[in-house]
Amino acid sequence: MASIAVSILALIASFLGYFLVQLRKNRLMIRKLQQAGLDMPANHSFLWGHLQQLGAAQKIYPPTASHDYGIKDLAQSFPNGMFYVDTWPFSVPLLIIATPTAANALQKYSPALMKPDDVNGPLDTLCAGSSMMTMPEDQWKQWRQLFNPSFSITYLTQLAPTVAAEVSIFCQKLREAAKKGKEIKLDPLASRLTIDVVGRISFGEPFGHQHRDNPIAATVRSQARWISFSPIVEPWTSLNPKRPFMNWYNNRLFKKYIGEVIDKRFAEVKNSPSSEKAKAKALLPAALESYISSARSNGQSPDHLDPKFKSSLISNMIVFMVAGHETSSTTICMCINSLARSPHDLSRVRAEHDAVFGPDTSTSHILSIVQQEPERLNRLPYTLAVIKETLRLYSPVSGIRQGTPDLSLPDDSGKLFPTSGMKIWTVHTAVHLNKRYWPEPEKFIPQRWLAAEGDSLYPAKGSWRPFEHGSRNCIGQALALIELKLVLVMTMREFDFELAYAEDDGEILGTKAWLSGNQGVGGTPCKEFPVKVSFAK
Ligand code: HEM
Repeated sequence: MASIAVSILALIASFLGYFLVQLRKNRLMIRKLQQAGLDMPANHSFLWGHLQQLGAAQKIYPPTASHDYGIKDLAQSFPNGMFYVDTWPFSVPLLIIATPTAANALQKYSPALMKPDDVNGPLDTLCAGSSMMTMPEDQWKQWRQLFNPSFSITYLTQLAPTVAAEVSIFCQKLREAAKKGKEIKLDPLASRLTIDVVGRISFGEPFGHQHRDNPIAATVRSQARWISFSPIVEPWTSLNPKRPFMNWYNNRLFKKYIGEVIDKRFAEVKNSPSSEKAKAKALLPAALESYISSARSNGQSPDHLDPKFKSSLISNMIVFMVAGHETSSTTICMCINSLARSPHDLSRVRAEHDAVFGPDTSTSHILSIVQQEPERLNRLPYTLAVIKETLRLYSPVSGIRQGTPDLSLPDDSGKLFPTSGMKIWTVHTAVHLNKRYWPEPEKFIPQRWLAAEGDSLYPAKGSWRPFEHGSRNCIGQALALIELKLVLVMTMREFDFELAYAEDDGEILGTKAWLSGNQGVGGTPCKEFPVKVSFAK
């Protein structure tokens, strides 16, 4: 008995010792930077680091609001756009980027820079293994090259009618809601749509999640609920004894469901005529064709898939589902929010749709035009301006990288900030609302995107980065823009949307539909975006 007590005491003592050593190490690292005159919030405390300052910045917002809002406010005190915050024990200290100067400099190192281990770990759990999001540069490069053709503008333009067909199912759901006149949550509907679109481009076959639960999509959603990026921030998920079992179980489901599709597709692709192979394809057949042709060119007969290749393919199929659905459904909701709040912009968007697609607003008419001439989607400058301005104000995700001893980044004055031992966090909301770069940053002004170079509204280079820049940017951005344009073209003239938040729901940037940061991998619309849909008058 006594020996158990001694062991427990020894365990507690070593945990305490480790805690104190780490506390000292992190606090001293910050003190050194402070002595070097580098920017950070005042009154750094040895006990609390900057947690009190962060807490105070976030306190003015509703409890579930994305932390990007508090960081954006803190950034106002650092006009040169960079500062450190000490958040230990939640994380190693953070170097916050709120300026395009440093974000552009960072992007040059981006292919080699990894995400921090405590971000990569949960992402790997989510994707049942290492995916493009977490792979080191050499592996990432091979997969990215393999998938790039499936995101070419030419291929995606050909795919626009298929995307439009998925959007028409979404419109049918809205019609049913408008007939009932009841309030609905729009985000779950938009999320099912975006899952179907990304499922189609990934697997090359209909997903049907808008009609009934697709097992792959349901597993992605479940696994996203059962990952945790920090035991301190999300203790209930992190320490829940059910979590390891759910992660393991979902992993098995992924291997079964996606494995079966891969095996079926592999058999088809192996036997398909070679003329088929030159065209851009959905991601899965494209990857399988490349595998088969490289095996053949090495004189091998590709009868079976190498288990390692198959496992990486499964993880990459999952990462497309993860990265491509919530980001896009959030943006659909936020675009609808932007237009519901701005009647002037709504009428300009409607007039543009009338001019490009004619006065017939029916889904069947728009579908037939998109089938015959998908390039018309390139003639919607005002709609695109609305989408870009919405993404500026409501960026669903940011970029995070692990700093290295040889990397220092410049702020707007040219002062260099070391990154060793830090996480580098490019906070898109802070860059996008930085008043040095954006006149009236908190206002929704789509005209910024139509302004000529030299005009005060003309956006500065690198100051808009919802999809990030550089070689490790968002591979799916062209698809997201096509999808968003189609949603707006097919809904804005047929429906009116009225926000259905409660009187006492809090506001951020003048709207109750702000981004919440407590679920999923990025920001999602607060309360799943409740609206009343009616037929447009
Ligand atoms: C509005 C919608 C979207 C936004 C705002 C968005 C944003 C981003 C951002 C900021 C990154 C870079 C993350 C980082 O560097 O840490 C990224 C990467 C990525 N996105 Fe998107 N995304 C969107 C839609 C999509 C779609 C539709 C797909 C898939 C079809 C997709 C697939 C990916 C993938 C696979 C990566 C990792 C790329 C790589 O590491 O090479 N995204 N996205």
